[in-house]
Amino acid sequence: MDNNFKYTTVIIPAAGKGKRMGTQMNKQYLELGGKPIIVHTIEKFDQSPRIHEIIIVTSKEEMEYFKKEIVSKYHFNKPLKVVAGGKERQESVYNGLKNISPEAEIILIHDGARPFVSLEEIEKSVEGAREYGSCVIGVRVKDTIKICNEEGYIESTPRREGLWAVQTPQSFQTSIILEAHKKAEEDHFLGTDDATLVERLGYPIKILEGGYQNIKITTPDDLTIGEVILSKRS
Ligand SMILES: Nc1ccn([C@@H]2O[C@H](COP(=O)(O)OP(=O)(O)OP(=O)(O)O)[C@@H](O)[C@H]2O)c(=O)n1
Ligand SMILES: C[C@](O)(CO)[C@H](O)COP(=O)(O)O
Repeated sequence: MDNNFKYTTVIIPAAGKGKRMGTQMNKQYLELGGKPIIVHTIEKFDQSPRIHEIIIVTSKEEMEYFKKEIVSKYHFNKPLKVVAGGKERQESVYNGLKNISPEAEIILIHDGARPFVSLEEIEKSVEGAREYGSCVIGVRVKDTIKICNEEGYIESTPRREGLWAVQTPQSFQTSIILEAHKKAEEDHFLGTDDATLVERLGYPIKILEGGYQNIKITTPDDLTIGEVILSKRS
């Protein structure tokens, strides 16, 4: 028996509408290098030896399409569940959490729309959750950031040294992320990422340096950048 073994589940929220992409088809089914974006994302976790279970969260309306066009057509090796999401990303993740295997000790949460996550970032995330309890992958901000008021005037300029743009995976020991989502629901608190829910409970969260290529495909420009990243990698 490997004493270091920890059953690890990844939850992939993919139940968004992709409004900022502005296409008819949900952005996660758009192709990059001849393959749907969501397939690139799932493949990374399917290939990682650190992941034991994959939970995909899709919208109720797209679930059958997802099973027929993605799960049946592409061959994934790991146990894979498809569950229904909610109106907000946070609700989708919580629905994923309600369906994890009882064995799961570590949970990674990764946007379906971030297809360029690397195996090293996945490995780092699992190790980080084991060591620190909670961790997120991020990159140092390169631009100067301004805080502006509602009228569009600059109010202040935070020191760039401490500023990070956070990405996913965001990774946690199971009990921590379950407690954080439960409490957020009770308090009607809505955050734009999972770490925010853990921060409000006072748990420490380690930031782990990732790469600038782990972009979230959000607007049409990101598809162009995505094709360049893929061509550089092949
Ligand atoms: N109710 C929601 C909203 C978002 N997501 C997922 O969360 C990830 C990050 O969200 P984002 O990139 O903002 O996707 P969308 O919400 O689809 O985009 P938009 O805000 O432009 O509609 C995506 O993989 C998206 O599918 C989700 O599972 N459930
Ligand atoms: C979780 C996330 O990808 C971290 O950068 C981001 O907060 C998702 O935000 P969105 O509003 O759903 O794009």
